[in-house]
Amino acid sequence: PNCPIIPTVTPRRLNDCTFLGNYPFHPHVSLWDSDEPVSRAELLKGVAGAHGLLCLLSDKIDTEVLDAAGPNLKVISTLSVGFDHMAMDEIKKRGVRVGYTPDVLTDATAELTVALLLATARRLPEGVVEVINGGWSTWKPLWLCGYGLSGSTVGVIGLGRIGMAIARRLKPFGVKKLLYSGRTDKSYAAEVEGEYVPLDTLVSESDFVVVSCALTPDTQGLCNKQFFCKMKNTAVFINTSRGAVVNQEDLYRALSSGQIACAGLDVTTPEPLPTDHPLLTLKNCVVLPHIGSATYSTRGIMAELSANNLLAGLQGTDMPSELKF
Ligand SMILES: O=C(O)C(=O)CO
Repeated sequence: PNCPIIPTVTPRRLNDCTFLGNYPFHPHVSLWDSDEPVSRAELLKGVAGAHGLLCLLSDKIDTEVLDAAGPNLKVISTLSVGFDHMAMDEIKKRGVRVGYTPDVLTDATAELTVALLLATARRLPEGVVEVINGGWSTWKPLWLCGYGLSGSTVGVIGLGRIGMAIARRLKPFGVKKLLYSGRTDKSYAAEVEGEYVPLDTLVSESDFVVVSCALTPDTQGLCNKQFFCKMKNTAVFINTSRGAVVNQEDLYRALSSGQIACAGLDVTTPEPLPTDHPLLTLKNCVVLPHIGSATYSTRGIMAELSANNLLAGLQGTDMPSELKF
């Protein structure tokens, strides 16, 4: 299943079925069988009395949902590696276990980050539009020039699983220096000759700043006016983590004033970004619709893993990927 399934004791208005598989039990399942998100009202109604909940990162799992589920709820399995959409303190207080999908989306997300970085720095979307619009008059020496990775300094904010996979992929482009910052120095950074530096140093010395950290109270709004003011005028900013790490008003000002060269975002606040958002008026801002992990195989593996996490949680056995918090 690649959509939320809510095992329940009694039939609900979602599509009811029975989960058949090689398991010693066959839970009743209420399945939201659509790529569109389940409505809040339907979720609140459908989750009542459920023992388990499989959700997406677009489903806000807060006190209201937990209260609606009630005391039966034993496990929440999210089809994501990020868990900032869930009220973790409240979930912990209620003793509910949480499954998530780390590792399996690392390669796809790192790949997309590299694609977005190159597309932004080398102005691919602008170039495509010029070809379609007839703006391509002839070969001109400085037309659509951008920035290259060769000989550059790349700064990765958050050298975790995905940050490291991004660094591994960028190094062969001829990156001269790989800086990183975050909560701790990482021994595995040696593989990419990563240098642990304070955030200010990373921001001011990098030609490419790549955000790959989790959204936490510490990182919320981290990329703000002061942050962008420290960046080089020729620097490229890339964010594939969570939109709320960035203050978008400050980013807009940095991009429109020439404080920084360009930005590529796969994540925004809100999602979707309204089509009249000022960022979408800028040629030097490339915005993607949160597709970091969107390959067919990755999404299939995420779906399988999250279903197995859910079933293990229902049975009270070890989950393939349980979030320890
Ligand atoms: O899994 C996540 O947290 C994503 O952002 C999408 O894969």
